[in-house]
Amino acid sequence: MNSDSNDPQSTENVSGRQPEEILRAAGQELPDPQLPDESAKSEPSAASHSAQPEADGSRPTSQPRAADESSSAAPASSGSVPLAKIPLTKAVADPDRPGQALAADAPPAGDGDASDVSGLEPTIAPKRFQTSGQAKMSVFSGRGFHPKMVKWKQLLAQVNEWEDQLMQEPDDALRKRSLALRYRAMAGEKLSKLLPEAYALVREAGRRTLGMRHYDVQMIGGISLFDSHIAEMQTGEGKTLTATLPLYLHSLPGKGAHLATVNDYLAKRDAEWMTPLFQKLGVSVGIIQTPDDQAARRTSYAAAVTYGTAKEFGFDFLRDRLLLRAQNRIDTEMLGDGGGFSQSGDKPVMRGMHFCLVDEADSILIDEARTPLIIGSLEDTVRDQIVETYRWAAEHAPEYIEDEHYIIDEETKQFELTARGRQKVRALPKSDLVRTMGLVDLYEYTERAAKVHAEFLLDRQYVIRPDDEDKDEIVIVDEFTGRLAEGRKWRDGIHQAIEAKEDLEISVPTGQAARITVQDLFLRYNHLAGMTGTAATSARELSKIYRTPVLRVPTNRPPQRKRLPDRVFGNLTAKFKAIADEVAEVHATGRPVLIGTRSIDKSELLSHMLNDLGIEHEVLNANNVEREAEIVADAGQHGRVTVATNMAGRGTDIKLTDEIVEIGGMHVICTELHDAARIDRQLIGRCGRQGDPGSYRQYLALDDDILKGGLGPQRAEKLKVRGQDVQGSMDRLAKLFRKAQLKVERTHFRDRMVLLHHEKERKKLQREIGQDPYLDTPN
Ligand SMILES: Nc1ncnc2c1ncn2[C@@H]1O[C@H](COP(=O)(O)OP(=O)(O)OP(=O)(O)O)[C@@H](O)[C@H]1O
Repeated sequence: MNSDSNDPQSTENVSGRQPEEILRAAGQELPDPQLPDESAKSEPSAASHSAQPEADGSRPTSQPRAADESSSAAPASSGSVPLAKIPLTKAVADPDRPGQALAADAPPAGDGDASDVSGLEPTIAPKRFQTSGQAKMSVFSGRGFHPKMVKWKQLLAQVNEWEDQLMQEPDDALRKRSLALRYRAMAGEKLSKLLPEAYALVREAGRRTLGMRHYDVQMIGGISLFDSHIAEMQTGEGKTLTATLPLYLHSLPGKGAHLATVNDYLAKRDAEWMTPLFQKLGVSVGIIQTPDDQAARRTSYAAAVTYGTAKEFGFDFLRDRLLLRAQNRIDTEMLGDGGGFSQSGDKPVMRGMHFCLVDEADSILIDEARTPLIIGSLEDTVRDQIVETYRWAAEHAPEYIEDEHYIIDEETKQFELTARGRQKVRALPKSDLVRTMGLVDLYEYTERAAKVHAEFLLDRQYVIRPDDEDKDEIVIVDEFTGRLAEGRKWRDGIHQAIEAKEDLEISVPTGQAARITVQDLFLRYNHLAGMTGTAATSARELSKIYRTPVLRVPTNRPPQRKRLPDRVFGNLTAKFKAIADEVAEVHATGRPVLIGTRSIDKSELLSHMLNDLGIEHEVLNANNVEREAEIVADAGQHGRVTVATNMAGRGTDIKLTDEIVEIGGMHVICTELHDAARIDRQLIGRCGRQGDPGSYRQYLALDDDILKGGLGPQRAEKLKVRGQDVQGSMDRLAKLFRKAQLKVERTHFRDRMVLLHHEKERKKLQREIGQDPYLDTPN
């Protein structure tokens, strides 16, 4: 029975590198973890990837937000006012808009640090802090008392007390302080005791090198991250800078501090952007990129702080584990606790799993949680037979008719052959190789091919691209991010069935040498924390699985984003027509418009409609990812219209000029609800960044996919039929869509919990019989 669905989480990431290649990799000197990082003693070296960021610390890609003019060591202002003295309801200073006055009683913080942190509220209280009364506190109410806030505010006040003094000190004095902190941490002093001085040092280093002094809200975010929380910070609130705080503090004991993000591009960009800050404190920075060899990886992990993707951290863990097993050291030496050398000189690349800060935590810890990372074992000997059977099944798939040859189980989404279907399989002509395949297998190949034929569409779930060797390959389009998920594959033969359907070379699964899920990977870290723009709806899940409560950090400046009422239409055509009209209307005012679609084909359909109206626009989807930075950098310009799949919702900073701010900022149009409300909010978060004005509107139609998933195919079909001929809007139905979305979210949550349970049981069983749950396939 084929059990897969086109759920992106039913995919796997497969490392292209074979175990023997990994085992062959010879080592380069690993610094003795007992010694302080060399870079702390001498002039700091550049990031291990020759990161040469611009001196003002601006982002290497799109135009950076204007950094504080005083990016030299000149103090911006005294700035350090103990929190106790800060009135709790004071106005917020606007550093970028000189015209805006500071409240009379606000401290003269020249770079905008005047946020009220009194409103910091938890989305959830950690279990261990809940009293019976608090336990009833609404998880999502956003109101209530955070048990730790008093302590955190005291810590912030202590950080602030350091500020005047540090501002007076020259650079090398700061570096000496940093080194002293490192020695104290390595001598076993508690990091929480070092926090005030460490955070004040980071803030000062940020001010001197990047022209950005961490806002108080960012400091509170940073403190909560040290306390293993997920800090929910709205898009554009400066997560990249906030991350430097816990990364620095956790790097002090010399066991490595990791920042895991979603792709190589973001890992490199953020690391390069923040490197001057770390260098100022004598902290080395390493960047892991997918093409890196073992030696380069080892160097990057040896750095005090390492930026990389969750995927690469996972593969490195698995490769190291394979290596240790080959050296028979897995039982005697826990991975990474000191590295170590084999007689052959091979050694693991990682130094251990001490602290990891997960950027875009919702995406990695929830959306990707189930994705197994797999390192393949040697090639299968029955390869030819398998390939030929995939081709045979794909060739005949269009001949199978729903309800006659197969039925679809509505609950499980499985395709099952009927008696007639099975009879057809038996009757079809077969080559010798295919005939030697067992009959049950042939049924399974056929069910899979029929499913792929019916449900997996080119340019929707996947695209075809040339790979490094110019051979066409299937690349999954991530439903959640709209980006191409390079290197990811659908599981259970679905990927190969699609390759057969598209007549491409079939990548026969190579078996499995080592495997870990993203979830398991992060649960292995001693300390875990995360940042995200949108965690509220996942708070319960994050807390339950990772024991990382969510803290909602307030914005530095009051948000000015306006939500316009939802609009509902009978069908896609009516909806897109209304969208095109709204685009034309807003476009006429000169305000930039960003339109988010759920798939490439819809972004192109909308593009045609805009062309018909003569509205010039850019299309940003997985088909033109090369121009992404350029398109996004311009998306906030006067009169600009940008049509994008989900990808515009991630890792992109859309800058507005003062002129655009004056006329109301950017307008975002959401054309369909996503399976997770989080994704919708990411798109919405492209407007109204950092207190900018902006507006957004959600469009819906009765033939939207979300209704099928949330209300069931029958009800969805009825609604679809009902809406077919309706031209006007039916806005009162909007609630129905939100309800459907909630239902879909709940189903996905349940699936993830079931998987977690099974994984736990599997690992327990394997351990009981002496197997390694990451390296051994269960019997
Ligand atoms: N303390 C600060 N002082 C001055 N500028 C800041 C400060 N913190 C952040 N910024 C600016 O805010 C902008 C957004 O920062 P960043 O990209 O890190 O935000 P983000 O929270 O990661 O957003 P997204 O979720 O959209 O990626 C950047 O241009 C950055 O320069």
